Amino acid sequence: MTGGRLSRRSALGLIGAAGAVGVTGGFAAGAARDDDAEPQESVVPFHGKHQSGITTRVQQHLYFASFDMTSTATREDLKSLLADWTDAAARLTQGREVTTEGATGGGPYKPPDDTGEALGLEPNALTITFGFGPTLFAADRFGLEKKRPKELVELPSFAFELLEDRFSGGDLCIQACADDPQVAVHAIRNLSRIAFGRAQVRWTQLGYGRTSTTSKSQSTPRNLFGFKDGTANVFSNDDSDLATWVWADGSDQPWLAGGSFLVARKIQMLIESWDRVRLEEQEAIVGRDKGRGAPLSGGSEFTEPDFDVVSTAARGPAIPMDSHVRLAHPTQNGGARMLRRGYNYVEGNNDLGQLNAGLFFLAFVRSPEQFVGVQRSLAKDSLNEYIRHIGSAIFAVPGGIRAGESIGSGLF
Ligand SMILES: C=CC1=C(C)c2cc3[nH]c(cc4nc(cc5[nH]c(cc1n2)c(C)c5CCC(=O)O)C(CCC(=O)O)=C4C)c(C)c3C=C
Ligand SMILES: [Fe+2]
Repeated sequence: MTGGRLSRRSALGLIGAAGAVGVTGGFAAGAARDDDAEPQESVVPFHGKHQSGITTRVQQHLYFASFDMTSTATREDLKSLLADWTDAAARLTQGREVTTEGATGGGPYKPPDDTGEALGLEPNALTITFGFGPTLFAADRFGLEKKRPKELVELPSFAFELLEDRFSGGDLCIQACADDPQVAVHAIRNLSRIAFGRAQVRWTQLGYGRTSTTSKSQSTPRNLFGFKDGTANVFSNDDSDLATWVWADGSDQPWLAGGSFLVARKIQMLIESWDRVRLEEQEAIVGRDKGRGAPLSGGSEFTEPDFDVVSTAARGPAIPMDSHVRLAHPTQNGGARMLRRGYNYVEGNNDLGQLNAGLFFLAFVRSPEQFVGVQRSLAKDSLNEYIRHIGSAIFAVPGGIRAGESIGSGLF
């Protein structure tokens, strides 16, 4: 990361961007077949038709922040904050410091503009994705009532959830993903500083390991229950699926065209209970084989599950009626799919020595109904004995940003 200009290796990444990548949030550097082998200096274009960080190859780390506007903030404050965030995010994602003066160029007599912990680090495929929560559009706040997408309302209650305010809601969100956690943390830290006096952090979430993939050329990672997660995702190369299930068309609110809705759920996983479950039962709960990730109806990882196959050993359906994969599958949910982009988290231990750990579930959907329908189906999921939803938020994610524009400029 540099003050005014890119390092040599980063610049090479950008040349790759111009030559090999369009404007839809692809990766700039190299043409590696296995996305996991992408070089760390890769730069993801910030400007484009869609915001980056959605179909972008899923980076290894996440730092997510939800913000509330301060009680005294005005419409002008919101507008200027979004403009300042846009400028800063455009710089940070390209491997630059947050301003030209940066961490050391502003002289000895004022605090540095940039906090400095990413100095010397490559861009690490940093993406910064912005979203707006329902409360931002409330009457008597910023005059945005008429700009609220009809579907941007708080999520309904679901069976078994034990939501806590301290992990839920927010006027605004920023998702920072990168292949180095320090780069993602640096981005959120500096964007939070810029917000001072206008918005404050409500809650944050650090995710240390991806639990999804947006392309089959990227290996499928594992969640903390040890299962491959992200096998049946909406993939970045399927424009038809993306148009149907991820991108908003702007017919409701033009500023949302090319955007999406982001559902965030903090899901605690009861690791110690799960670890005492027999392998056969773990697989029956998920509906897939633990080693290869293949559906219990047979085949390999990417074979479509066949819910009609009967198992003599199980004396019933090979993929049990209350298994996670059966209940989450599009055939059980009016065809609904979602682009999942979640991360594992581990936050120490509780008083009993049990892990505070789980899945920070993130899904991008064209309509929140896609998530709501699937989550309602999951009321019968046998996985519920081993998980608890403890945080929840929904955000409208505006479409991509053109050079010279600010995020959410269509709101004003
Ligand atoms: C409401 C949406 C979902 C929540 C919440 C959710 C939580 C959750 N999931 C796992 C583990 C796995 N999920 C898998 C597949 C899968 N999950 C959802 C949705 C939610 N999961 C969908 C739509 C799918 C795909 C279904 C399909 O089309 O086949 C899998 C299998 C591998 C895969 O396809 O990704 C696993 C494993 C956990 C542990 C969890 C909560 C902590
Ligand atoms: Fe799932």
